[in-house]
Amino acid sequence: MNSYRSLEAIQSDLSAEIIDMPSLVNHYLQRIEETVDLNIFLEVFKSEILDKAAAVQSKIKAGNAGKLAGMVIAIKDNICYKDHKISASSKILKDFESLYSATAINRLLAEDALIIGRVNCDEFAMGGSNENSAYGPVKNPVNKDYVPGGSSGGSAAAVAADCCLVALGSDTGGSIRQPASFCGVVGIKPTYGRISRHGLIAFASSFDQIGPLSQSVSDAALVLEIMAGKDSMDTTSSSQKVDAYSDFSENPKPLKIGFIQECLDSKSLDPEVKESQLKLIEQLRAEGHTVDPVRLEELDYLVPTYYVLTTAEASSNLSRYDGIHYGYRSSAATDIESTYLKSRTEGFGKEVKRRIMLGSFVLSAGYYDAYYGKAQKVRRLIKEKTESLFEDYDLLLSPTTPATAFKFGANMDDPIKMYLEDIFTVHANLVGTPAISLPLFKHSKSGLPFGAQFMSAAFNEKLLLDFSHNLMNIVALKA
Ligand SMILES: NC(=O)C[C@H](N)C(=O)O
Repeated sequence: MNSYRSLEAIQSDLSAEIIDMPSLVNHYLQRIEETVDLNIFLEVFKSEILDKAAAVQSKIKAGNAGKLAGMVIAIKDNICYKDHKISASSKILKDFESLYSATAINRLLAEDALIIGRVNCDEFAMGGSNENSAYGPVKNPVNKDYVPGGSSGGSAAAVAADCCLVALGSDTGGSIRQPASFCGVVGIKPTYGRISRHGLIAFASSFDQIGPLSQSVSDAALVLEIMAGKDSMDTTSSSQKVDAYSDFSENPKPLKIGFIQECLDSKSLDPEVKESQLKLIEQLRAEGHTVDPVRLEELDYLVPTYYVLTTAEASSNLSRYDGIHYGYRSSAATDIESTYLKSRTEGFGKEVKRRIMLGSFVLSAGYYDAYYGKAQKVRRLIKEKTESLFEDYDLLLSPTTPATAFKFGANMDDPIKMYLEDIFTVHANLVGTPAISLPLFKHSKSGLPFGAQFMSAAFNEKLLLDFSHNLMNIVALKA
């Protein structure tokens, strides 16, 4: 079977009876077997998905199948799926089973999506290379010597390696967009509050969002549309109306796009990434858009602000893993204190411990105002600045990442270097706006893919997706 790049193509072949659901699912199961060396899947729900495929096939025959019939999805190992294991790629949650499903999952299942398995990620979504998983790193399907990005590296790799049509990831500071860029797929982080976080293992609750990674913008739009909307289980979910994202406008109007000058001037920017941005700017102008440079003098403050606030939130969120309520308990524990101490020491990996310590420090008495309080104020300033840019511009453009995927081990001894990988992506999480990474480029030397990032004002996913869909169509036509 050929690989499919969109649900539309699958549904058309299903209705023409060129393929059926079991053969489609078997295609993905075979791809998973062929790519085991990439270490993408922590678990494959093989017999379950084959049973469900047969049930969806009957529904298709009866003409009452849901909108996502034919969509095979992989889920990041931090999104709950009732009665299935979930570990956040951590030893501390080894063999823990979800007691309920995330709202996002329930909404996809209600439209007949099939879940094929759970995929590897950085432990508790902390990392940018997948090297922080307790179950070993994922390899980049484009070139196995390179990381797939993180923390949703398994999700990006699963889509890129054709092990599923769409994968769910979560994005706290770039965890969907950076791996999407590194593996050459589409990845969108929605507006904060657009999708319920109920059933997503919390890392930094005022930043985290679930989102899709896919081959096509149309599938990302459809999945987003179905997952989005108010949920009584998450008070931070928004009741704003959900637009028909997948209903793309035929003639998108010319837009005002600002490219962030500081991103192009950034010291860490690969020259070819810069050159591709400049070419893209010219191309967008040629298509009738107005593209101007805009200033974001705060750029250098984004990563420090992000790491103060997210580690503070993480240190609080992760205090629930105590060896008593959840998962792993040290066998060497003798009393309550040693249960906490030994279970957490043995159960958490190095990066998670680093963040818990950093977060506890910035929240501690005497330092709270100097770090946490100050970072909150900086977050407000960045938000106000960004909102003022969106008064004049429809979209903001930057590279998704300063460079392409790096080799395993390249940043492991230098956490600051690793954190700076997020320099362009944390912006959207700090201010809550949606941002998408589009797989537009390939590096001439390494052949590795890299993306361009577009950001819109909060709750303007419709405009962002319309524009992205159109841009990808133009690029495909030119290719
Ligand atoms: N979780 C994320 O969105 C990725 C980011 N690299 C982090 O480690 O925090």
